[in-house]
Formats: sequence, C-alpha cells, structure tokens
Amino acid sequence: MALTRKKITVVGAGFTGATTALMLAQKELGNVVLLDIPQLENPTKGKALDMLEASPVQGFDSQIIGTSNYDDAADSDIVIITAGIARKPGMSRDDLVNTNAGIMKSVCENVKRVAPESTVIILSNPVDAMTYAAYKTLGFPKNRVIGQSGVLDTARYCTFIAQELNVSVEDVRGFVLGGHGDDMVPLVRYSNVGGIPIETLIPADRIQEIVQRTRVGGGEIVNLLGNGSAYYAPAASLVQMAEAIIKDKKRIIPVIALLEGEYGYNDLFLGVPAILGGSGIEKVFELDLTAEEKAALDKSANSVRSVISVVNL
Ligand SMILES: NC(=O)C1=CN([C@@H]2O[C@H](COP(=O)(O)OP(=O)(O)OC[C@H]3O[C@@H](n4cnc5c(N)ncnc54)[C@H](O)[C@@H]3O)[C@@H](O)[C@H]2O)C=CC1
Ligand SMILES: O=C([O-])CC(=O)C(=O)O
Repeated sequence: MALTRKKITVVGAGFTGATTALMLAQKELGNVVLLDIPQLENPTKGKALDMLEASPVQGFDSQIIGTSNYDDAADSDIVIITAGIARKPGMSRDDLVNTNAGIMKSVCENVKRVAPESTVIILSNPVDAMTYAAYKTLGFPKNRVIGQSGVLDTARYCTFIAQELNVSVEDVRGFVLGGHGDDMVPLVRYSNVGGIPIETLIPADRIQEIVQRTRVGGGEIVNLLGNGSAYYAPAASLVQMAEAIIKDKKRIIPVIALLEGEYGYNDLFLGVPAILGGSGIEKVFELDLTAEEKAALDKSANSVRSVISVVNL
C-alpha cells in the first residue's frame, strides 16, 4: 500500500497558528498549509518559507506552504482553526465572542467547501462557543468537530503539580473538565503522580491554590505578555490532538465535544474526557461525580450556555 502524507491546514497564521504549523512539521505529522487573510498573504508565505528552511537543519521532510487561498487547503485531512482576535489584559475570553463568531462562520463556510471530509479542531476563543459555531456552520458529524481546551488546561494543572512536588511532569496524571473559562473544573479526585493520589501528597489548601491558578492560567500569561495570549502550550496541545487523530492513537484526553445527554446536558459543547482516534472523537466518558464536582460542572456549563446564546449565525 502506498503511503501518502496527511494534509493539515492551519487557519490563522498568528502566534498560535504559526507555532502549531512549525510543531506539526517538526513531528512530520503531514504536509502543512498555513492560511491567513489575503491582506496577510505575503507575511504568511514568508512564515511558511522560513519554517521550511529550518527543515534541513532539523531534519524534517514535511512541506509547509503559506497562502490565503482555500483551494490550497482542498481535501485536507485535518483543519485546525486559530483564526480570530486574542484578548488583552483586562478582557475575558467571552469579550471576543462577536468578532470571532463572524470569523469562525466565514472560515467554516470555506472549510466545508474545500475539505468536507476533514476533522476540524477549533482553538479560537471563546472556544466552547466557537466550537458550537463551527459545528453549526460545517454541518459535519459531531465526532469530526472538536474544540481544544482540556489538553492545555490539564497541561497547566500538571505543570503546577509537578512543580509543587518536584517530580517529573511525565508522572503527573489528571484532567480538567468543563468550559474553558475561570470556572473550569480540575478534577482533584482523579489526579495522581505515579499512581499515588495527589490528595495524599499535597495539603488541601495548596491543592486549592493549584486549582485556582489553573483556572486563571490563561489570564496569568495574558497579563505577563501584555499584548496577546499564550501560544506555545496551546500549539503543543493542538499538535497532541492532531497526532492522536492522524496516528489513530485512541488517546484518552479531555476535548470539547458535543454532549447529547452525557452529564445531563444536551446540545452543549463542553470539555469532557474522550477517546481521540482516527475517527475523531470516538467515545465520551461519563464519570461519576460527587455532588460538589457536579455543581462545579453545572456552573461552568451554565457559563458556556450563556456565551453560546449570544452567538448569531
Ligand atoms: N482554546 C484555547 O485554549 C486557546 C485559544 N486561543 C485563541 O486562539 C485565537 C488565536 O490566537 P493567536 O494566534 O494568539 O492570535 P493572533 O492574533 O496572533 O493570530 C490570529 C490570526 O488569525 C487571523 N485571522 C483573522 N481573521 C481571519 C480569517 N477570516 N481567516 C483566516 N485568518 C484570520 C489573523 O490575521 C491573525 O493572523 C484567539 O482567539 C485566542 O483567544 C489562544 C490560546 C489558547
Ligand atoms: O487566555 C487566553 O485568552 C488564551 C487561552 O485561552 C489560554 O491561554 O488559555
């Protein structure tokens, strides 16, 4: 059987998009099309060419092109959408909803036209609502429309736990449920290092500080950067999701999925643990939650619902 490289389009060639494109190529996950608006066609081509010129040094054979023409994205296997504005200090992600919903709609109309069989991963904020907007515009099956928040939020949570215990990040396991906002739900009860529950290793008040720092982790970076938001860890998170799909790894990771009854929610996109493989979201896990955890998840779900309610498509 002839082997063909996958085609991955990254829409939005800003901080997250460009970083994602480079990481995808470095891991040789496929050929990469980096796409931005026509006014930025030359800078987009320039970024792509600059990345490609790193390939002899780093030894990767993925091709990377820059474009503003959706025909170049035709028949992509994966489309990653990072197009949109980012927040600045003092703003919440939800403040981006009107601008980014318009952008998401126009991007998805094009994606639907040129890459109807693709699996689409959304990053643009407010990401739960943008994943909903993408789903409605694309009309793709729910397993092929996936939002990114939980990989990043979990990565932040695990970073802080590893720092607290001075242990390898590789041995920290845990995950964050719910919407990508300040009321997301890091699940302490399901978190461990090397199989040892963190509740037996870290005092309860310190765990609560880690949970809170995770919740506002995006804002911490926004305040430090001063003029934009995080992009290295978000790009790494997108690449992990793309890799799980491209290699049919069947990884269990938190993703933003359409819920149809799971956790008692309907017609809602929310972060939940799922199997991510060749068919996209292959299964959503419904965990047993304590009353306290469920109340926290309800609060987060209500926040997402209120943002979705203002999305006009
Ligand atoms: N879900 C998550 O965990 C995260 C979400 N984000 C979100 O990702 C988005 C992108 O962030 P950055 O890359 O830092 O912003 P950025 O401003 O560096 O890049 C955004 C790019 O999108 C492009 N764009 C705008 N409209 C477009 C259109 N119609 N078609 C194609 N491209 C278009 C812009 O020209 C720009 O190059 C923001 O909404 C940000 O809030 C960022 C980090 C994490
Ligand atoms: O905080 C932001 O605006 C960007 C983002 O979603 C994150 O880094 O978690």
